[in-house]
Amino acid sequence: MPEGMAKRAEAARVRAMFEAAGALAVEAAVLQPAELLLDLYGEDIRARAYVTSDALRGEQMLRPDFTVPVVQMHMQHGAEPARYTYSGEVFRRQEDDGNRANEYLQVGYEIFERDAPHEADAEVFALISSVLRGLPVRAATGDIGILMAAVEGLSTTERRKAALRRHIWRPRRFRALMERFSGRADVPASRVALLAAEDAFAEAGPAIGLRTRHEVEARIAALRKDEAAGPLSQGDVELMEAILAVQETLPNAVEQLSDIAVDMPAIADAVDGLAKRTRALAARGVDVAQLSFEASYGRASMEYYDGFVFGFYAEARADLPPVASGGRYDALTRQLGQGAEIPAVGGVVRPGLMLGLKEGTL
Ligand SMILES: N[C@@H](Cc1c[nH]c[nH+]1)C(=O)O
Repeated sequence: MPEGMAKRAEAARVRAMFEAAGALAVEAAVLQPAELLLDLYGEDIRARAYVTSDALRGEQMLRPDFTVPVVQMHMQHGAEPARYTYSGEVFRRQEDDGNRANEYLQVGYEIFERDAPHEADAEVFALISSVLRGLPVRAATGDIGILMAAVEGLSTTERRKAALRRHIWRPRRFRALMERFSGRADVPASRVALLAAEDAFAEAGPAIGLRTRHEVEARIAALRKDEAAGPLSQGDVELMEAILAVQETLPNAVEQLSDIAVDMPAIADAVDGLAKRTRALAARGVDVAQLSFEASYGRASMEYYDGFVFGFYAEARADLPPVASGGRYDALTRQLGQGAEIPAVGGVVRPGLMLGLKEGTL
C-alpha cells in the first residue's frame, strides 16, 4: 500500500477507537481566519503558520491544529458537555529542521466537561495510552496551572505578575525577569538614569518615534512605580525555583509540590488537582509510579494550555516530534465563548509516526 494510504488507514483506525470511546466525528476547514484565531496559539505557532490573504475574507491560514477550530465551532453552538474526534492534516512551517514534516496527519480527541476535570484529564491520557499500547514510547507530563498559580502567589505588583505570566512560555525570558525583579540582575544604566532624571525629556531631542509624549510619560511613570515596589523576596525566588526544578515520578512530584505548597499556599488548589488527577490516572490503570512529571514540561508548546499537559515520545528517537500530545485549555473556551465557557481537555496522535514506529521505518 502506498505510504499516504497506509497513514490514512491508520488514522481511520484510531479515529474509530475515539468514536468507540464516545466521541462525535467532526471536520474543520483547511483555511481558517487568521486575524481571529492565530493569536490564540501564541508566539511559536504564530511564527510558523502559513498565512495568506483573501480579498473577501481577509487573512487566512492553513489550520495549524484542530483544537482552536473545534472549540470555536463548539462554543458557537452553546457550551454543553461534548466529546469530539477528528482526523486530517495540519500545517506548520519548519524553520530549523528540514527533516520535520510541515504537513502531517493528526487524529484528535477533545472533551468538554464541567465536572471533575481530573477525570477528564485521566480519560484523555488513558485513551491515548491505549491507542499507543505496544509502541516503544515514553510519556512526559506537566501542569501549566501550577506555574500560573505560583506566579499569582508571588508578593509583587500586578504588572510584574502579568509580565511573568506572559513569559511562562519563554523559560529564558522568565528566568531573566525573575532575576531582574529580585534585584539579582543589574538594572541597565540607561534605565537608572531615565528613572532618576528630574525631567526625562530635557535631553531627549526632538520626538521621532510613533509614541506620543503622553504615552512615553505613562510608561516612565509605570517604570518608576515598578522600581518603588522593591525587589521580590528571596523566599519567593527560592519557592519559584523549587517548583521549576520538580522533576520526579508523579507520586513523588505530588509529595514535593505539597511540601512547597505549605510555604506557598497559592499553589495548594492546583497541587490538590494534581493529586486527584494522579488517583484518577491510577484508577484507569495507568502506572503512575513510572510516569514522569516535570513542572517545567510543556512550556514551549501551545500557549492555550492552562492545566494538565502531556506528550508521548519515541523512546529511542529523541530527535522526533511527539507521537502524541495534548493538554487542558479551559481559558480558550472562554476566549471563544462570547460570554460562555466550559472546561476542556484533549490530545492528538500522529498516525504517520505511529506507523513508522510499528514498522520500524523511522
Ligand atoms: N491541538 C494540539 C493537541 C491538542 C488537542 N487537544 C488539546 N491539545 C496540537 O496540535 O498540538
